[in-house]
Amino acid sequence: MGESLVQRLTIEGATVRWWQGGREALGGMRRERPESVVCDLRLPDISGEEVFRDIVARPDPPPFLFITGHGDVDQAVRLLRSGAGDYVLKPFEMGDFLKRLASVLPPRQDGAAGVLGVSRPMLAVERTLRRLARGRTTVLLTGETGSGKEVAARFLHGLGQPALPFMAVNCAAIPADLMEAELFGHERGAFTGATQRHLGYAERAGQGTLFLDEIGDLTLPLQAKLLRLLEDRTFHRVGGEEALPFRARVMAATNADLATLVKEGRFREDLYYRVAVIAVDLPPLRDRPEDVRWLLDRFVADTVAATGSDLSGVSALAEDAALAHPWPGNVRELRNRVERAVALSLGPWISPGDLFPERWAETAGADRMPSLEAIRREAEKRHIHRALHLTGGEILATAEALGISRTTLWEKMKKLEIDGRET
Ligand SMILES: Nc1ncnc2c1ncn2[C@@H]1O[C@H](COP(=O)(O)OP(=O)(O)OP(=O)(O)O)[C@@H](O)[C@H]1O
Repeated sequence: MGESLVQRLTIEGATVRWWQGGREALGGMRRERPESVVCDLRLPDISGEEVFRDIVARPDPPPFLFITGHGDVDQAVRLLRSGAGDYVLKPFEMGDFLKRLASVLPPRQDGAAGVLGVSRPMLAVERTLRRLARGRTTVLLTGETGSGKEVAARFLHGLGQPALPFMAVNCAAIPADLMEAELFGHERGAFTGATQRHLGYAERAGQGTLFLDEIGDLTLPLQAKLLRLLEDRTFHRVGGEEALPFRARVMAATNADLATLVKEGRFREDLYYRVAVIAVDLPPLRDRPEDVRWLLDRFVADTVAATGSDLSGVSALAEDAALAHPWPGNVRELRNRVERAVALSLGPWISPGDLFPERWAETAGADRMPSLEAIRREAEKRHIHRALHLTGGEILATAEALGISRTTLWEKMKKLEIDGRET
């Protein structure tokens, strides 16, 4: 039985260690920390109960699924009361065994959260931002255009007190001569046309966040004023006498290399060290394929919901094309492409040509109408991928969700070249 269980669990995607005696298992579990233990009550040396009692005395013990014969049910029930996960009675149905095993497993940690993305680098960014949420330190967000610097800043702001203002200033979009008045405000009569007092971003940010986007584009005189704001935590409205307190947290973003700008004399070194105390880098989208898939699904779902479109989703071919694309415009480009694709797609599945019409146009001369079979295959592949993703790759749960048997699912996965571990 051990052999067939090992075989089956391996097919299900588990990493299995098989120890054939109780003592061997106890020794093995000193070195390895399994997520769960499948254990017969009767072992060649010590009993399954002894193994269990030894393991539960250790910190953070894994749940046990006991395998038991008719004669040992009372013992198994007693063990359940002592905290074992469950038991199955021999002889058992493999499906029942897998279900019980799945029910004793602790909830997966790796699929947890993921607000900004699900890839390893984005989960790391998210963890850093969660740590930074506790303080008020100035944070610099770096990364290519469209990689999500402002989204990350808003996320960080939201982790603190989201009801407080978040004031975003695009330093590249406001003309240099207006910038000071925009940032710090002005008094009535400060200059021609200043017919009344105007509160600047720094003042309107209150105790919330002042987000300075494209900070590398600030002129040198304004950089000096910003440095004073950060050091003295006070500012003056243009034309004003009074030093006003500045209480907001500053977050800045740039897609330029500030260190190079410092070397070239275009960015003040002292300001650089003030702003870049903590820098968080948003990796380009092409370096995080898991996020391409995830964002694709999210954006399609959002756009479909917002437009009332009856699209079913993204075809496997379109997904492949998206994974191969270098995404120079990063997440912004992905979002725009999805919105356009949803609007233009003849459906029910978004095709590569919907996402990348410029490439489709290049090859439009050829007869590239996909066959019905290819479309059906794609739809199946995509749907199975999605189901596997939702169940964390659990075959049994996926088959149930799709209304097919596990065998059919395996066959289809093999035929469609789906690797369950990639989901
Ligand atoms: N993690 C994310 N989840 C959902 N949408 C995102 C994410 N990151 C970026 N976006 C979307 O991509 C677009 C660009 O994001 P954002 O403005 O944050 O990028 P940026 O790095 O600040 O760009 P720029 O350098 O051009 O200012 C926005 O429409 C945003 O909605």
